[in-house]
Amino acid sequence: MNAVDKPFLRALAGEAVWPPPIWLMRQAGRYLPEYRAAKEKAGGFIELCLNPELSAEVTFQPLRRFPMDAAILFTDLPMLPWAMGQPLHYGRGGAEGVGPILDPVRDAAAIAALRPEGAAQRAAPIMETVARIRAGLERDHPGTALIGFAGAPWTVACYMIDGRGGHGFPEARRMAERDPALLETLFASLLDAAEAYLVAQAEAGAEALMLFDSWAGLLPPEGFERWVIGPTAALTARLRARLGADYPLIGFPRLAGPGIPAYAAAAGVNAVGLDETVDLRGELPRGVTLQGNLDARTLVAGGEALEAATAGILDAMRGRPFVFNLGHGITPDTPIEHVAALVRQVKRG
Ligand SMILES: Cc1c2[nH]c(c1CCC(=O)O)Cc1[nH]c(c(CCC(=O)O)c1C)Cc1[nH]c(c(CCC(=O)O)c1C)Cc1[nH]c(c(C)c1CCC(=O)O)C2
Repeated sequence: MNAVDKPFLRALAGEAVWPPPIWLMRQAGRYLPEYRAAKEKAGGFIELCLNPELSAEVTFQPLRRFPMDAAILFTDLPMLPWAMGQPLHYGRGGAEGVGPILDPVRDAAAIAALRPEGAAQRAAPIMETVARIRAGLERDHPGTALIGFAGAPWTVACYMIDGRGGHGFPEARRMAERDPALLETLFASLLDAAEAYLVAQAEAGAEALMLFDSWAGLLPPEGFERWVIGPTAALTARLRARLGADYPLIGFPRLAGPGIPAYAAAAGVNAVGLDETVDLRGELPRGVTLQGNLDARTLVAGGEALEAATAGILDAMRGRPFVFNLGHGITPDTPIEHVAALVRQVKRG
């Protein structure tokens, strides 16, 4: 299929494609037995992320079960700080459910020791994964588009500064309040690295890029402008300068509620991902494609609750440029049959 004919890319370009294209955040992951087997074969989670053959395999796994309109590069958000030289590991021996743990970066010396200029090179295995996925899609799933991704600057900074999630990132928020000049130096490094990392993904074959700002909702309004909208706009401007003005970019300012209209207007993205707390029956930004926002818990529940919630989203979005997705990632307890039922319903429109 000609790239411009892929339904997902048409929707990102502003067309009200119907039925809407669908993919699901974390569509590759622990709810699939074949994912768990591949991770075991790789010998751990970081090992999986750095193994192009197995990362590509894991990306294809959900596509063999469900007719998704997009695949997302299989890697993890802290691989960018890792590529900048920050040591990373995953809990005790890669134990399940333990998130990423980084050696915290909290002072000028630690920030100066980062190596943004080497990030794309150190991430070369990830670029090989991108190329393998794209080749496999063209061969076996020609209507499916490939999304590359990185964390948005604020969310990556949260992990870099606190060193781990799960506690509301008190150190990152403290730095934003008490030492914004120091945080600016970290953002400068991060912008250089993220630009190189994302441009390399696009050059390796990614057809759209998504910026995950999972912790955008932690900031007060001025902080949201300064640390979420500002740096995202700077990054998207750099990406457009390198990749062309029309290159599709998706932003996901999770739990940003009242900040979403300003984000949609100023962040420089074609599409905005909405989390499950956004009411689609309310006032929504115009001029961008929307993506979301089924509650991942409703997908676990299944049955009539899932059917009703899905119908509600379809009714609210009919006639608009829209991509069906969850409001956050699929959880490991999700029954595979519920995912199949959801995709069937969305494909009926
Ligand atoms: C904040 C964040 C991270 N990673 C990511 C984000 C942004 C989106 C979000 O808010 O969820 C993004 C991400 N992480 C992963 C992907 C792969 C692609 C896909 O969505 O299918 C993507 C796009 C794989 C992963 N990333 C992780 C797993 C689970 C690892 C395992 O197999 O044990 C996967 C498949 C680990 C991870 N990685 C991260 C956490 C907090 C955790 C632990 C929670 C968990 O275990 O689910 C950081």
